[in-house]
Amino acid sequence: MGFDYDLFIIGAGPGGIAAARRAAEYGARVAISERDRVGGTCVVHGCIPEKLMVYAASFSHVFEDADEYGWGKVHRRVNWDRFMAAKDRAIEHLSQLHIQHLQEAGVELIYGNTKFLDASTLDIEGRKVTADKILIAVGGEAVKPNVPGIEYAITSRQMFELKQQPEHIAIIGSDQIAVKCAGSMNGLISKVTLVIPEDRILPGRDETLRTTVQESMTKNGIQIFCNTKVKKIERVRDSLRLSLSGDDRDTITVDTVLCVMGRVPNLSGLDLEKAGVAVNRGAIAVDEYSYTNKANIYAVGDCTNRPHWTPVAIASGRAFADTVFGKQPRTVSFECIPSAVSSQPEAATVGLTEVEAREKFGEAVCCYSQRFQPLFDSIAEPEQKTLIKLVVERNTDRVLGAHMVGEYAAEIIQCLGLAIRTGATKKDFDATIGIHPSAAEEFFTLR
Ligand SMILES: Cc1cc2nc3c(=O)[nH]c(=O)nc-3n(C[C@H](O)[C@H](O)[C@H](O)COP(=O)(O)OP(=O)(O)OC[C@H]3O[C@@H](n4cnc5c(N)ncnc54)[C@H](O)[C@@H]3O)c2cc1C
Ligand SMILES: NC(=O)c1ccc[n+]([C@@H]2O[C@H](COP(=O)([O-])OP(=O)(O)OC[C@H]3O[C@@H](n4cnc5c(N)ncnc54)[C@H](O)[C@@H]3O)[C@@H](O)[C@H]2O)c1
Repeated sequence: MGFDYDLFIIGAGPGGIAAARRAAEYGARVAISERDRVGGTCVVHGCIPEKLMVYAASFSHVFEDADEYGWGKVHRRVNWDRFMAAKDRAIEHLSQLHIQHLQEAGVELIYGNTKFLDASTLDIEGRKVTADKILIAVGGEAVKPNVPGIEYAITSRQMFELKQQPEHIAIIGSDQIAVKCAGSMNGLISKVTLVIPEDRILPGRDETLRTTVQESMTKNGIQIFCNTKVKKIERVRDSLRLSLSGDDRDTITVDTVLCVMGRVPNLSGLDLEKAGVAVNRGAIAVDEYSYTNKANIYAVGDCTNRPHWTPVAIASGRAFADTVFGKQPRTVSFECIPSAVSSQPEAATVGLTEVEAREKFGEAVCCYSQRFQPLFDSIAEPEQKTLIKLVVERNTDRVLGAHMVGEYAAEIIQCLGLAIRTGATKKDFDATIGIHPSAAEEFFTLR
């Protein structure tokens, strides 16, 4: 049977685009469909708008310190409309670049919601296409809890499209998106209340890192209600009233509620059952080569149960194309993935936390850490401490994890990720000459 395409990809996010371009390089006839905008969650609704908002917010911290550095006082209020318009232009530019790259690779782009008719046939809003192989790269979407009035709450997607800057925003959630948005809105001078069910933010991260970030957030003026859940949200004239159960208050009144309590794969409406594709705990079940249970159907990115990060989706998309079209079967290692939270200050981590290391290696684990005032604060008002921490296995001297809170943490930890993945020992760290003056040099002098 002749197929319309060798490969059809559903979803033009990082995973789908990476796979499309790589498969086309091998000479495959490739098409990709998208129901929203090219670039996916990462470019349009996630990483990029979120980071641009972090950048916008970072100015207020610099402005605060500018006076001490001799610049005099600086106007401290952002023009929300101008920032949002600039952010939209940047996103449009990136989306267009992806479209251009797809065109240059010879990939056909088809707009429209796509669903399965059978294992080789798809329907794109009434257009029927067939493909020898199909890659599902549909990503995920935010979930909201079943709480009365939750329809008044926005998700991160709407957060980056708000027409007006919130005066007072309540953020429900304790993980990275919640912490980043809290830091950004605080930097942009909105009042921020974070409502978390745990005793501290960033569950699952290194304990010292969690405490250091939370202390800084509180110092920056973010109100954090720990061990607290939202029971109900009501509209009261122009405001939203949240009824809470927990340690601090019974109610708070705000103008915006942001709900960031996790994401689930975008599988509804795909009609996966018509193709016979198996789902495991809400995600498409794949093996290490991204094969589903159906021989001609594959999946990568946030619609699988792999770590939900853009570089993971991209690496999986490329490995899939190399395996299936390049005849070079290969898998992707998800061990030791560095990650960052653009809080103020930034936090980043790679490898095992102290708790994880102790679970694995028990008494053989030793930690080296230091909290210090960054040099920048020797002139500016001392505000936030920098934290650096190494988790080491005593018997082999191997560094198992590195954690940092402080300026450029993401850039520094990214590079330490390479050292840790390739088996660097504490002695290797000690033998490395640092760059002075910098925060990173402290990783090489820990005692
Ligand atoms: C607020 C936020 C911040 C984030 N920040 C970071 C970060 O800093 N660093 C990081 O690494 N990761 C970050 N992520 C995660 C990152 O965005 C995802 O891991 C990444 O986008 C996954 O890529 P993907 O290709 O699997 O899916 P997506 O990027 O979600 O793309 C899937 C695409 O498929 C389309 N689609 C879905 N269903 C259909 C259908 N039926 N028909 C046609 N098209 C369809 C969607 O419209 C979408 O464009 C963030 C996520 C969020 C929500
Ligand atoms: N923003 C980023 O930097 C970034 C980067 C990469 C990947 N991602 C991905 O985006 C996805 C979603 O992240 P996320 O931050 O939305 O959630 P998450 O899935 O990481 O965590 C959900 C959080 O919601 C909290 N929560 C659950 N019930 C709650 C309640 N009743 N009240 C308050 N909080 C409650 C949980 O404690 C948990 O911390 C993750 O898979 C993440 O890996 C985000």
